[in-house]
Amino acid sequence: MQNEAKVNSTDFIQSLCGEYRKYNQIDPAYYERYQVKRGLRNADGTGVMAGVTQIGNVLGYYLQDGEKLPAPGKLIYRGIDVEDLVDGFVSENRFGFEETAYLLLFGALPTREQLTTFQQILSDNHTLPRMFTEDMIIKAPSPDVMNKLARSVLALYSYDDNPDDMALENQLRQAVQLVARVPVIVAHAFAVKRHYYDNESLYLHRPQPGLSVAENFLYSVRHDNQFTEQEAKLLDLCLVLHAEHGGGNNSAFACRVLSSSGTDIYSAIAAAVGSLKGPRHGGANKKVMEMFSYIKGEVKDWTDDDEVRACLTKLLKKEGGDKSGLIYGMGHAIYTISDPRAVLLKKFARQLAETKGMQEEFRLYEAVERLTPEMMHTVKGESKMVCANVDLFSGLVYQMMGIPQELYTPLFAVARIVGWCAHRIEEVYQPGNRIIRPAYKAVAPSRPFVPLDQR
Ligand SMILES: CC(=O)SCCNC(=O)CCNC(=O)[C@H](O)C(C)(C)COP(=O)(O)OP(=O)(O)OC[C@H]1O[C@@H](n2cnc3c(N)ncnc32)[C@H](O)[C@@H]1OP(=O)(O)O
Ligand SMILES: O=C([O-])CC(=O)C(=O)O
Repeated sequence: MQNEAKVNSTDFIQSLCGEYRKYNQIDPAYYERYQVKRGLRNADGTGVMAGVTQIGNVLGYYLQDGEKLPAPGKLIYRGIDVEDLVDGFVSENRFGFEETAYLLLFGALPTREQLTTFQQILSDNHTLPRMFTEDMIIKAPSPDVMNKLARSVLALYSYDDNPDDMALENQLRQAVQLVARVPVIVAHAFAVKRHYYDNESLYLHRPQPGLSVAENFLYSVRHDNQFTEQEAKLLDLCLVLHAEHGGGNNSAFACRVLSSSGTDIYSAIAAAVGSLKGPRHGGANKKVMEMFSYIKGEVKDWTDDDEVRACLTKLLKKEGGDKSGLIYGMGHAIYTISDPRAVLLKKFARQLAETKGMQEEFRLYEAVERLTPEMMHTVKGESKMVCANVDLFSGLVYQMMGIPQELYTPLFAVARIVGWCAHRIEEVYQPGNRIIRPAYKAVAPSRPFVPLDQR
């Protein structure tokens, strides 16, 4: 018979936390004893080799005589240096995201004709399934756009007539549809979030045929549909820089792990969205903004390095900010001297800061970038080289473009959907693919089962 007396679930859960802690301590010494590659990283910080890919390459160091030596960062898409890709379309004053998506998904740069057809196909696929926005977004709003995006991607399964077909044609059809639809879902999820959680009016703009992904995004999220060509070109560049980052980044790997089980594309991409939301991954761009509002409150004179140092010390000692001990926008698993995306975004942030009269704010960002390595060494004794990552300056650029903060991480997803889809298809189609299944050393001592009335 169940006890009928009313149980206070908060107190009960509280007591279960004690129970949990008692039985769930893992001695850190085990990691060394069993040679566990924590975070799937080797002792020198290099990643454990988990696959082979033709999609993207991330270079941040080189190995000489078995030693890891720092190098300026390089990002390569399908063998092409991203800096060259950007120079190519910027010098011709074209939008680059659609071309980049084609390159990453199919493997080669499109001809003019192929690019036009691909742009048309993306445009034809913008439309969400009938009643999707009403049923999936408006009726079940979320305070978080990434959460709504993950749920919406998963829900697209039920609107697909052929969701589980693994034929390449079907996978590519689904991938192209996702690339076209994710920006629309984000724009609608944002509008609905603002309506239900921030008491704003609800407006849902339809994407316009003939506009680029970047133009359509600005058109959709702005109540008056207005944007300048300069804004759209800058957003386009941000999308290109965020589109892909190798197979080992947390969200691409999550996508590959799920894909290796043979599950459908919607499940794999929803997992990737969930991973990107994390503050140590794509969610860092939002965290950077929160961190800077804390820094601005703490540091009275933004030009005083000692004041900035004192504030960074508090952050690192978990005494300030979100108390995580992290300086968001700094550090990277691969890059050592520089993240090429941060270098480019910083250049644009500087230019925008000059036109918007935000030079002081820009200089504060630069101070954090310059002083973090020193403070990580002083406070944590950390000897690893840390540089600014893509998330340090992206938020500042978006802020100066008037893009609301709750869209920063979703914009990352609007771009990275391309890389995820490319990795999903590569995982499914690689010859002799195997389910990803690493090992965990079990360390719990064995115990006999004790009958209920003897415990
Ligand atoms: C799109 C992207 O995902 S870019 C990354 C976005 N994330 C952030 O900006 C969050 C802040 N940065 C970080 O958390 C890390 O640098 C990561 C997650 C990006 C990389 O993590 P790792 O490769 O595991 O870091 P790494 O091996 O260099 O860590 C060494 C030590 O330095 C610490 N460290 C690294 N970066 C930072 C940082 N920015 N602030 C504080 N401490 C840091 C780590 O916590 C670790 O400390 P520990 O040994 O006490 O646990
Ligand atoms: O590569 C990583 O670990 C994280 C990153 O910068 C990205 O995914 O863009």
